[in-house]
Amino acid sequence: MKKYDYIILGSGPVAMHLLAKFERTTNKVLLIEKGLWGGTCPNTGCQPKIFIEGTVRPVLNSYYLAGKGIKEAAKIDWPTLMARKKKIWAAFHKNERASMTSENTDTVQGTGILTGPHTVKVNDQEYEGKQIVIGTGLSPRDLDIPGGEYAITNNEFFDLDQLPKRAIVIGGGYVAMELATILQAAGTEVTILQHSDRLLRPFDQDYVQELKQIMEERGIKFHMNAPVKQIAKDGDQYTVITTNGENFDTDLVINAAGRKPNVEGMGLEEVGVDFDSKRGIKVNEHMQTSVPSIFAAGDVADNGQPNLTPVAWVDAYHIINFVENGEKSPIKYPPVATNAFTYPEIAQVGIHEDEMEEGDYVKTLDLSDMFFSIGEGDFHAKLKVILNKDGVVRGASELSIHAAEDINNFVPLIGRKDPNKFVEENLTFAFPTPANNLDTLFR
Ligand SMILES: Cc1cc2nc3c(=O)[nH]c(=O)nc-3n(C[C@H](O)[C@H](O)[C@H](O)COP(=O)(O)OP(=O)(O)OC[C@H]3O[C@@H](n4cnc5c(N)ncnc54)[C@H](O)[C@@H]3O)c2cc1C
Ligand SMILES: NC(=O)c1ccc[n+]([C@@H]2O[C@H](COP(=O)([O-])OP(=O)(O)OC[C@H]3O[C@@H](n4cnc5c(N)ncnc54)[C@H](O)[C@@H]3O)[C@@H](O)[C@H]2O)c1
Repeated sequence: MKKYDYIILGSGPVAMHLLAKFERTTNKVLLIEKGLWGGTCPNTGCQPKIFIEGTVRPVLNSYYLAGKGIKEAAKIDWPTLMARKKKIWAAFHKNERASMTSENTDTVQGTGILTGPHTVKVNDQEYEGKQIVIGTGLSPRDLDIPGGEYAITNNEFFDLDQLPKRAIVIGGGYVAMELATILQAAGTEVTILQHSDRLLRPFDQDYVQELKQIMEERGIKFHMNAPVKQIAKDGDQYTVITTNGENFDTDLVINAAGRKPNVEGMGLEEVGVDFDSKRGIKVNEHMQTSVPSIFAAGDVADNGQPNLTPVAWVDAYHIINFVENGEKSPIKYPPVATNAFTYPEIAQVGIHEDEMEEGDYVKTLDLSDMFFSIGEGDFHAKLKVILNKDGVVRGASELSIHAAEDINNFVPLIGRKDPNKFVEENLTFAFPTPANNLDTLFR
């Protein structure tokens, strides 16, 4: 049986960051991938999304500035955009595997199945590893309703050659709001069906309500408290039926109703690795599972953190520090900033208003009357920061076309007392840029 120092299941951001840390070591690594090399983020998640958003943003920007210095709003040429996307991505998956393979790292295409605390089987071949790291991520959760199989997911969305005239998006989280933004900007009539009364749970709900209104003004329809009970197909048309008795005829249905951990069919029960089919693989403060030689990291780990790429990096680094450097302290997550790439963007770091405790207070800043916002047609831009009674920054929320970038400026302030002193003594920013919001708020 071939022996390795590490066997990694899944080639997503968890694996990428483990391999980066192994680069200057002599560790022998076996990397197993069952689907696309590179995992969700670069193939069917963050990266194709941000690539398409690169075209969506100027188009929507021109929509808000039409008649205000721009003659008319730009239009998306969907087939050309998607052809460009496909060309750029054509060799990605293959190249990704090649870049992950090295003198010390073997790669195998197939499903990794645990057979013991130190052994994994793939394509009927068994391998031994001193440590095993599970980084198998999440998959779209099936819609458990008649006709649920007619809905596409993010796995197919980024290869959509033809723009549908109408689309129904089921769900009201990140994927739903981002894909709805893209489709509407491209010219599709979009309806969001959300089963509850809340959208984008991790974000400031005042800002989410405002974002919903802005998206409605652009033509996106929202039906809240509208659980879907059936999707019927007639030729290439679909009818989506809600439990409220509403029917929606459409050309495309998107399942954005959440994701589930990839824990099935990989021998977890047999080897004694504890997991929950909704929350993922149970881990301790060193990302160790109930079997000490087996670790879990990233989206598949029940680590109490949001399922985001930077969290996968933190998990991966901690495993290396624990195993290779004997790190004793428990994993410590820095403040994790997050954004939905809607238009405008909504961003968050630390707590939001719903999570405030006694003595906490809010400082707000209306960005819409700043010259850069007026110039860019960012007419709803705003920002709030939450501090506690001792002046410690606990959270920041932003709604603006630069929110995703600007929120990064607030990350070093989370947990810091006297932010005005810190800003005055340590930071100057190029002017005029959104980062000057910090100056305006605190200096
Ligand atoms: C549409 C979309 C947009 C997103 N946008 C953002 C964003 O803007 N910013 C952000 O921070 N995060 C974003 N995310 C989340 C981000 O993609 C994930 O947090 C990140 O990919 C998690 O990395 P991972 O390594 O844990 O898992 P993944 O990237 O999911 O990789 C897991 C890999 O394991 C493989 N695998 C599964 N089972 C097995 C097995 N038994 N054997 C071998 N291989 C297996 C899978 O095929 C997959 O390739 C987005 C997600 C989606 C769906
Ligand atoms: N910009 C980003 O960073 C980004 C983008 C996309 C995804 N992600 C990550 O991926 C994760 C998954 O994203 P997601 O959008 O799939 O999940 P999500 O948890 O953000 O949203 C799922 C949505 O579906 C709704 N829902 C649940 N069950 C439903 C049902 N039966 N019918 C209708 N709606 C239902 C939920 O109320 C929620 O609004 C996110 O939590 C996030 O961590 C991040």
